[in-house]
Amino acid sequence: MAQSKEERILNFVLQNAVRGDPQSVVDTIDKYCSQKEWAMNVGPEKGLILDKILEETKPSVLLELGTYCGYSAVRIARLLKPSARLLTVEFNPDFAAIARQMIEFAGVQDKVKILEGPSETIIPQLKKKHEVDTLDFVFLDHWKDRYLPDTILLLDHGLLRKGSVILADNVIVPGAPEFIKYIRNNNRFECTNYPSHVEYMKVKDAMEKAVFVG
Ligand SMILES: O=C(CSCCNC(=O)c1cc(-c2ccc(F)cc2)cc(O)c1O)c1ccc(O)c(O)c1
Ligand SMILES: [Mg+2]
Repeated sequence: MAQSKEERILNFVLQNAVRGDPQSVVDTIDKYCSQKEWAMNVGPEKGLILDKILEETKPSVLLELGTYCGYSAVRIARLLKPSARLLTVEFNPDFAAIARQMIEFAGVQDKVKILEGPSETIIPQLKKKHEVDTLDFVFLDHWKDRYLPDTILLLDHGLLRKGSVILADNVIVPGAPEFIKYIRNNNRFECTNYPSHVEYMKVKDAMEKAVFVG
């Protein structure tokens, strides 16, 4: 069976990165995806914006929607304090299997838990099944037309508290227009736009930060 692109990315990391060193895993994925095969990781430029917002927020309980190969899960986990926990949701079982190996190789498996399944099913289970009270930080990087319905699900299930940060990737390309319209016109959120580019490309993209004011 021919290898998938995601398997090729994982194998390149297993052969070229340093086991237990999350920075080397992040750098090795970026090297492969900028030189050999493009892939939908948040990437180095938007990754620095993510890093900065994480360092400002210092979150303890985090949710990521859209694990893919685990690039942003490793990138986020490398900055978390020892007691912090990241729950990351992936719909595609093949992607989840790749991400699990990527996260273990990077040595951040104690901070990251992959939840396989559709976000609309998993979000309502977070409190009872995954012992979440409220979320300090949410990274949206899954299907762009799920950003808005899943944000509303987070609100409806009492998962946001005053100061919770939602950071959304790709608000220009592929774009999340309904999410942007809603969040910028909702006075319960304070929004900031971070212009950038699509990972590994010169095409303009942006991330949007929305802080819940309670
Ligand atoms: O791919 C998905 C959906 S989840 C990933 C969402 N993310 C994106 O789509 C995404 C896309 C782009 C991007 C794409 C083409 C461009 F020309 C430019 C940019 C960039 C990003 O940063 C992204 O995050 C999936 C799920 C379940 C499955 O079974 C399955 O086969 C596939
Ligand atoms: Mg993305």
